Amino acid sequence: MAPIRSTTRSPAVSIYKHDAALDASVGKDGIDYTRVNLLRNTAVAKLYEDALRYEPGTSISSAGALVTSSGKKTGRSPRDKRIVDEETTTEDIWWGPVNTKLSEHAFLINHERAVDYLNTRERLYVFDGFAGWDPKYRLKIRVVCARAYHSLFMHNMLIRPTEEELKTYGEPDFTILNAGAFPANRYTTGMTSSTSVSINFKLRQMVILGTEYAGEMKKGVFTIMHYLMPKAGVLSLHSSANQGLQGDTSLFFGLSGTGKTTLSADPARALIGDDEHVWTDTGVFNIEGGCYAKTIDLSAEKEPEIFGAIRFGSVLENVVFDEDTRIVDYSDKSLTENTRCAYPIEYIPNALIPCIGKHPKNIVMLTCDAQGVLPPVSKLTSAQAMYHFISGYTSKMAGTEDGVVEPEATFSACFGQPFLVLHPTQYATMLAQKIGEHKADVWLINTGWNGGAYGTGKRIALKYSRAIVDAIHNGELKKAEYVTYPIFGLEIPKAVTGVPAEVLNPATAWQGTPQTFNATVSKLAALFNKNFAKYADQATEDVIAAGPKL
Ligand SMILES: Nc1ncnc2c1ncn2[C@@H]1O[C@H](COP(=O)(O)OP(=O)(O)O)[C@@H](O)[C@H]1O
Ligand SMILES: C=C(OP(=O)(O)O)C(=O)O
Ligand SMILES: [Ca+2]
Ligand SMILES: [Mn+2]
Repeated sequence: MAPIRSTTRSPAVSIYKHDAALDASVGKDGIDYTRVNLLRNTAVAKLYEDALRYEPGTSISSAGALVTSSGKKTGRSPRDKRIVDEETTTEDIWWGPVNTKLSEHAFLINHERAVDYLNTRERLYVFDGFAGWDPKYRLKIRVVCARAYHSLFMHNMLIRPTEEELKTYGEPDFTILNAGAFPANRYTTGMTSSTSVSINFKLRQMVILGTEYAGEMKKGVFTIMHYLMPKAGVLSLHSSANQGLQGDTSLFFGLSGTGKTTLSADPARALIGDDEHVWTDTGVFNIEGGCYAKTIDLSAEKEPEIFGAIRFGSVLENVVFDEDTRIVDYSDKSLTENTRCAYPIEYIPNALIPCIGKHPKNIVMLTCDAQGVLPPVSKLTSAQAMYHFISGYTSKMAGTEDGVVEPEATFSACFGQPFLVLHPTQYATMLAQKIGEHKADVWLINTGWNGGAYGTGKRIALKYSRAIVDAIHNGELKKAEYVTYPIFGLEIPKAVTGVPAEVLNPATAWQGTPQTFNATVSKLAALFNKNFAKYADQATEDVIAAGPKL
């Protein structure tokens, strides 16, 4: 039976209407879908109004973006992530460093806690959207939350349904209950703090408690896809993607803060997506409908596409602005270094819609080396590509995870270890097969330190990384002359247009003594070897041999 919704009418039209499309969900997951003040796929302007009215710390920036506060948590909380151990997942999941088991019962306690919290709010927001541009692999994702900010964030990040698709939406494939303002009960078995992000694949639900960092939702969707896509025979990728005028696709793998979003926003190329993709038998599709850019030190000069995407409808998180002018100070790190903006992909001028590209021609692995000893660019053999993909050497960047305050060297398998659900070699095997089949060229780009380690050297200029990417795309690097970088055995080009030659080789770029340089190279090589030892029993001889030799 359709309930009647009543509300105080504004002089315009009533904004609260009963939505027959939700009737099918009534009684399914504990959420009261029949209530008054349930706002489903609400207009952006209405979400602005609600966020401004009800959520402290919300403002409008001079550019028209919604400035929001995510509260205490301003980055992901990987240590509080859980996956429910049940019969469908127990044999498949890579339990261990990333995926911690949660019992079905403990999940239900968290779930009930979220449901009770959400049902007792004055207003409840539901956003029904899609993950995956390819209809064959598309998932229907429902987000139920108590904050207009969170609903707008996922409106931007998921693929937005048409009015028709919304009417016939039916039951979601996966539901995210975001009760982030409410803590988890620390006495619930398996909880180690009052923050909890848990996924139940059997019930197809994700529950968030004790963190309002919106990135948990988009990376939660990615985690779900990282499980379901390989099971469907296609490869999920923690990468951005763009396409040249000839239709040539490039992928940019990289952990948070290494440059996926920045380097994929390229005026000469069409943007497919900035963070999460899937490589199928027909090409590459984006999982998302939006981008989530880091805004620390953002400037219109250096990153015009991203700067221009910050306008009405965009969600700016944890930034500081001038009280009088409402102009955002992107250099201000006082709330966090992980300041962010979420915007619909079409806010980037040359976005490719639908966000689907051809098989990749170039694959870039972005590493942010805080030691300053990996070359700004090297060309990888297929064995080296596998070695570096499995190793995933890079840095965790300040603010991206709870507790990270400066670049922290890490081996993040597949350049996205926090989001892996299966063992890294499963993704790596699929990648090797696809690279072989489509003959893609693979490059390692260090967007991190040059001339010295973090503290003494400096981060390589963005203009140099862009020049390197251009040289890959215009074919210059494929024809370049190379020298072999000792110990790592990497092939470094002798010259790249727009990049000083001494910068290209870490040995000539180094500002310290040759002794400190050699010691740093050896130290890093040893770390690589130590890390790879855990995969050695599953890797082929040529891949093992592609690592550094001390
Ligand atoms: N050489 C460089 N290459 C890429 N990004 C750089 C470079 N130097 C500084 N940056 C900055 O580092 C950040 C990269 O973040 P982002 O592109 O959002 O990473 P990701 O999308 O991989 O999380 C941006 O703030 C960018 O301005
Ligand atoms: C949202 C995130 O993604 P990325 O930094 O890779 O864009 C994150 O790591 O929290
Ligand atoms: Ca920046
Ligand atoms: Mn990004």
